[in-house]
Amino acid sequence: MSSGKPWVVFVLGAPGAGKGTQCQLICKEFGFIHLSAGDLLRAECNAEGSQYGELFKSHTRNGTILPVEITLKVLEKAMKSSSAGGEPSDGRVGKFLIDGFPRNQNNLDGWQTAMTHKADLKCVLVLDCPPDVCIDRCLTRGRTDDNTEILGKRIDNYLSDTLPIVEYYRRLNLVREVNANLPPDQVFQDVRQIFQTLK
Ligand SMILES: Nc1ncnc2c1ncn2[C@@H]1O[C@H](COP(=O)(O)OP(=O)(O)O)[C@@H](O)[C@H]1O
Ligand SMILES: O=c1ccn([C@@H]2O[C@H](COP(=O)(O)OP(=O)(O)O)[C@@H](O)[C@H]2O)c(=O)[nH]1
Ligand SMILES: [Mg+2]
Repeated sequence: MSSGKPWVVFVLGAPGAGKGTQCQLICKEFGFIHLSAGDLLRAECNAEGSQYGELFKSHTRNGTILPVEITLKVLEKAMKSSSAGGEPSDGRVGKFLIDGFPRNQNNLDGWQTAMTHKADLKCVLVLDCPPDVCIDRCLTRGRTDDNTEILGKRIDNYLSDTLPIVEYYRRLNLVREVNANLPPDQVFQDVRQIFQTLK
């Protein structure tokens, strides 16, 4: 039965696990809207005159996570501005993939306070990939924050701060985990099975 609220699926995994890559495939086949918290934050904070420019740079340099208020602001704005955020004309509610969030307890607390009652969290997709593979992938991706030193910190933060969030959702039976150490189309075979069963 529909709750009348937009569907949300969180997509988690270490940097380079393939969150963005799998989200694109999910959107194509299942009509979700992809909201990458990292991409939205980069766009907001790097925009000319942004009040968060310096803060974002310092978090990027240190591989740390911004305060949740900023992330929620960009996520809510993106959900509202997307046509699927309201009631689409066919009467169904929108479906959002939130990629790279919630990454720590501060993110989770902020989401629970502001959004739990506004969204129907369907599951948490977790892409499982060994750190050395993730680092190699990021080094070929070549974003400015993709250097060995910062990546090491981002992976450490994933293990210490994000995995407890995964465990929290596992206890709620919401985690769907796939082996992401395979070529993208093979990872997607498992991902597809998960999305086919969502209702
Ligand atoms: N399953 C995969 N196998 C090999 N390379 C991959 C795979 N998934 C993604 N990549 C590549 O690894 C890099 C990181 O992928 P991305 O989707 O940006 O990961 P994330 O969003 O989790 O950091 C990109 O260059 C991407 O093309
Ligand atoms: O909820 C989030 C998501 C991302 N970030 C910041 O944005 C960077 C890049 O995130 P992204 O998800 O793009 O990285 P990826 O996991 O894809 O490498 C992170 O290192 C953080 O500094 C953040 O502060 N909060
Ligand atoms: Mg990404």
